Amino acid sequence: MVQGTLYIVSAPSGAGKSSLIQALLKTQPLYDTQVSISHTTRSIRPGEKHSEHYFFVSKEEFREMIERDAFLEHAEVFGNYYGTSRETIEQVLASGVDVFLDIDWQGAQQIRKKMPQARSIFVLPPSKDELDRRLRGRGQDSEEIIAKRMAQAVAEMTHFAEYDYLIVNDDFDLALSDLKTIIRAERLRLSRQRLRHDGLITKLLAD
Ligand SMILES: Nc1ncnc2c1ncn2[C@@H]1O[C@H](COP(=O)(O)OP(=O)(O)OP(=O)(O)O)[C@@H](O)[C@H]1O
Ligand SMILES: Nc1nc2c(ncn2[C@@H]2O[C@H](COP(=O)(O)O)[C@@H](O)[C@H]2O)c(=O)[nH]1
Repeated sequence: MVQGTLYIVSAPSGAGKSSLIQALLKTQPLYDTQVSISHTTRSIRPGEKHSEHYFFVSKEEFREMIERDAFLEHAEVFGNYYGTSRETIEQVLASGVDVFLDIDWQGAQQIRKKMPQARSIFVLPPSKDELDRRLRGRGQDSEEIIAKRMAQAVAEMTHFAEYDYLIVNDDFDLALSDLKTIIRAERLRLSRQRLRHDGLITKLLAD
C-alpha cells in the first residue's frame, strides 16, 4: 500500500484555513482525504462538538498524553495546548489516505523534522484589517481573545517562508482552487514516482 501524503496547513488565526480545508474535503471522497482532529485544552466554543472539531481534554489528560509520547507534535498556542495524535495519523497514512493538519508554525516545524516528506501550505489574509473583520465576523471569540490573536498574527506570518506553498485567501473560491491545484500537482508528482518505481515507464519506453 502506498502511504498517503501529510499536508500541513498554517495561517494566522482567522485567515480561513479551517474553512478552506472543510470546503476541500467536501470535494474529495473520505477514502482519499481526511482532516486530523486535534486534542486541545481550550474551552469549547458554541456550536463545536467533542470528537468532531477537537478532542477537548483537561490539562492533566494532555500532560499524560505528552508523557506517553502520544503526540506527533504539540504546542502552546494562545495560552492553550494543542496536539496531533501520533497513532491516528500513522494509521490513516498507512491506509493510503491523505491527511490534513490544521496546526500552527511550531507544530509544522516539529512535523517537518520527523516527516520531511510532508507538504506544507501557508494561508495569508489579504490584509490585517480583513483578518480582524473575519475574527469578529466569526462571532465566537471575546474581545480579549481576538486582541490576543491579532497580536500574534504577525509573529505567525513571519514563518511563511518555511512552507512549500503560499495561498492568499482573498477571494475564497480562488483560494480553494489554488488549494485543489496544489493537491492535484502533488498527486501527479507522486504518481510519476510510482510509475518510475514500478518500472512502467521503462517498459513503455522500450522498443
Ligand atoms: N475568503 C474569505 N472571505 C471572507 N471571509 C472568509 C474567507 N475565508 C474565510 N472567511 C471567514 O473568516 C472566518 C475565519 O475563518 P476560519 O475559522 O476558517 O479561520 P482559521 O484560519 O481556521 O482560524 P483559527 O486558526 O482561529 O481556527 C470565518 O467566519 C470564515 O467564514
Ligand atoms: N501545533 C498545533 N496547533 C494547532 C493544533 N490544532 C489547532 N492548532 C492551531 O491553534 C490555533 C488556534 O486554533 P483555534 O481552533 O483555537 O482557533 C490555530 O492556529 C490552529 O491552527 C494542533 O494539533 N497542533
